[in-house]
Amino acid sequence: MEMRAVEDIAIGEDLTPALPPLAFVLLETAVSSYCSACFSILPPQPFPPLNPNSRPNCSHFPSPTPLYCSVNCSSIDSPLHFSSGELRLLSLFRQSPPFAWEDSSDLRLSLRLIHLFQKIEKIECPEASEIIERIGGLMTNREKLIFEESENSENVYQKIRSGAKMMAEARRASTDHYVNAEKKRDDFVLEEMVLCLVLTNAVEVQDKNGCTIGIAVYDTAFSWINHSCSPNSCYRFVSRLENHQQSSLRIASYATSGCRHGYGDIERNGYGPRVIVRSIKAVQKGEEVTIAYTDLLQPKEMRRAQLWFKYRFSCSCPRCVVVPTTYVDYALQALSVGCTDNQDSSDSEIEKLMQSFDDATNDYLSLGDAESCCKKLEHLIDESIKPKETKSPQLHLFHYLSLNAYTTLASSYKVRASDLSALNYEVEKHKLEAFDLYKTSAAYSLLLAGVTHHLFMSESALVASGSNFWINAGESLLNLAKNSMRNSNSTLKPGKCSDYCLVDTLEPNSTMQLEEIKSRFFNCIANMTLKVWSVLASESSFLRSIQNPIDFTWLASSETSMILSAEEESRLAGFVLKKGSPSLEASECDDQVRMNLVMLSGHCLRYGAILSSICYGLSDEMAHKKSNIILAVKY
Ligand SMILES: C[S@@+](CC[C@H](N)C(=O)[O-])C[C@H]1O[C@@H](n2cnc3c(N)ncnc32)[C@H](O)[C@@H]1O
Repeated sequence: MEMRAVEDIAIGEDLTPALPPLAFVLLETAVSSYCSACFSILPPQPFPPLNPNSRPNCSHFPSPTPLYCSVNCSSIDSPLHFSSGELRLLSLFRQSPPFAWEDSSDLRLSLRLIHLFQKIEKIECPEASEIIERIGGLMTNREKLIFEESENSENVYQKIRSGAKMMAEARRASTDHYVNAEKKRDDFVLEEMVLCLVLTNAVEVQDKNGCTIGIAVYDTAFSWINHSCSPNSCYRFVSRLENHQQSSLRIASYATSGCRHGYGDIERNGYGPRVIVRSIKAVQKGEEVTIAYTDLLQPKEMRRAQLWFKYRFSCSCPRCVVVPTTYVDYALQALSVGCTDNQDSSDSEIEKLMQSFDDATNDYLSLGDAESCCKKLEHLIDESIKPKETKSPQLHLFHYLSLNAYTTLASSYKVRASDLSALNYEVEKHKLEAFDLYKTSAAYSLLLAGVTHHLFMSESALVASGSNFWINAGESLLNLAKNSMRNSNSTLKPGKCSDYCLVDTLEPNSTMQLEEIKSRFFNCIANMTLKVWSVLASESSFLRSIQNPIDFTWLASSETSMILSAEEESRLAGFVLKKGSPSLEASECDDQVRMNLVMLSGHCLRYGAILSSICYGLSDEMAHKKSNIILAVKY
C-alpha cells in the first residue's frame, strides 16, 4: 500500500489533520517525567494508576509505574494498563528481561494493540502456519522479519520470539480477552504477529526538544506512507490541547493489492500524541507521498543497511538508485583532498577510524568526560585534514563522521563552558576559559550549520536538519555575545545589516519563495561570517584551518595546504591580534565583533525558523524561538 496526494500541494502545507494514535506508550526512561495518557510533563504530585478493583499505593506496582497529570488522565488510561497485561509484563520484565530487549516499550505497545484488536475486531488466535499479512490494514511483516535469511537474522528471530513469549505469559495471567482457543495452546503466534506489526509501523514520538519519549502506532492514513531517502513530506506530533488550524485529509490510499480497511471509524478517547503529515516539497496530485524512516544525513550504505535490518526492504528510491551517486551521498563518504589515493583506503582502515570516533564520543555520552572527548575528537579531525603522504584514510569536512564530530564537539564544549561558569564565574581565569569554550562551541555549531546548508542546496529533504542546526548555531552565537558582555562594561549597541534580507519572511503573508530566501540569506551572512570567524575559531587548529565555515568554494583551491595561520585569519576579518598573544580573549571581543555576532545570530535564528515553519508550521515552540530572534534583531 502507499499514499498519494489527492490534489496539488505546495511546500510547507499540512496533508492530514491531527491523527490520533491507535495505541501509544512512553519509553521506560520517560515514565517518571511525562503523563502516560497525554504525554504532557508531570506535575510535582502526579496521579498513580486507578486499579478498577482497589486503589493500591504506587509502591505496589512494578517499576516503571505509569503516572498521570490528572485524575482524568489516570481514569482514561489505567484500565488499559491492567487489562492488557502491561502491568504483569512489567513485573516479568523486571525479574528477567527477554533476550536482547533493553526497554519494554515495544512489548507494552503490542499488548495494548492486541487488546484493541480483540475488542474491536475480535481477532482469533491464528494457527502457527497461517500467514496473516495484515491486521486492520497494517502490515505485520512477520514472514520477512522472522523467516528471511540475512546477517543477524537468527538474533532478530530469537528476540521476537522471546518478547512474544513474555507477552503471552503476561496476557495469560491478566487479560479478560485471552480466548479459550489460546488457553489450550502454548504457542504465541498472535503476539509474534502484533509485535512484528509494531516493529514495522510504530514511530518514535518526540517532545518539543526533539527527545524521543515514546512510541505510537497510527491508523492506515499514516501507516501506509512509504519511505524515501529524498522524501517529499515529514511529520510532527501535537498534543490534544494544542490549538492549530486543522487541514483536511489530502492523501488517499493507492491499493496495490486487495486490503481490509483500517480503524478510521473506531471510537477514540482523544488521548495520546497526534501526528500531522506536512509537505517539505511541492507534491503534485497523484504523486506518492513519502517520509523518511531513517536519518537522511547518513551515507547511502548505512541508510540501506538500517532499512534492511529494521524493515527487510532494499530501498530503491531515486536518491538510492541514481547513477552516478548523488553529490550529497558522495560528500557524506568523501575522503579529504589531501588524501590522494582514496581507492586504497581499505574498509578495515575506515572501520578503525569509525571505532576511534565512537570511543571518543562515548567518553562524553557514557562516561560524562567532555574534556577527554573534545581532545580525542579534535585530534581525529585535525589529523584528517593535514596533508599526508600516507595512504591512511583522511576524512573530508563533509564526511558523516566529521559531521557527527562537529555535533558532539558543539555540545561537549558548551557543557564544559557551563560547568566552568557554574563552578566560579567570578574568578577571572575561569571567566576567560569559559568564554573560550563557549566560543569554540559556537564555532562548531556554525560549521555544522554551514556544511548542512551546503548539502541542503543539493538535497532539499535535509530541511529539518538545516532548521535544527541553524537555530542551534544562532542560539550559540547569541549566548556567546551575551557572555562577552559579562566580561566588559559595554552594552550591546544597535547595529543594522544594510540589507537585512529576512525581516518579513516569517510573517504568514510572506510571498518570498524558498530558493530566493536561501540565496538572500547566504549572500547576507557570507560577509558577516568572515567578520567573526577568526574570533570563533581562534582556540582550535582544526577550526583555524577552515577559511570559511559556510562558503566552501575555498576547498577547491586548497589542494596543497588547507591551513591558514591564526594571524592571517584575523587580518582577513579585520581583527588584529596583539603581539605575542596566542589567541583572542574575551576582553578583546570588542563592540564591533559583538555586534557582528549578534547580527549573525539573528540571521541564523531567523533562517532556522523559516525552515522550521516549512517542516512544522508556526508552532507555539516557534513563537517562543521567535522572541529570541526579535531580541537578536533588535540589536
Ligand atoms: C509502515 S509500512 C508502510 C506501508 C506499507 N507499504 C504497507 O503496505 O502497509 C512499512 C513497510 O512498508 C514497506 N516499505 C516502505 N517503504 C518502502 C520502500 N521505499 N521500498 C520498499 N518497501 C517499502 C516495507 O515493507 C516496510 O516494512
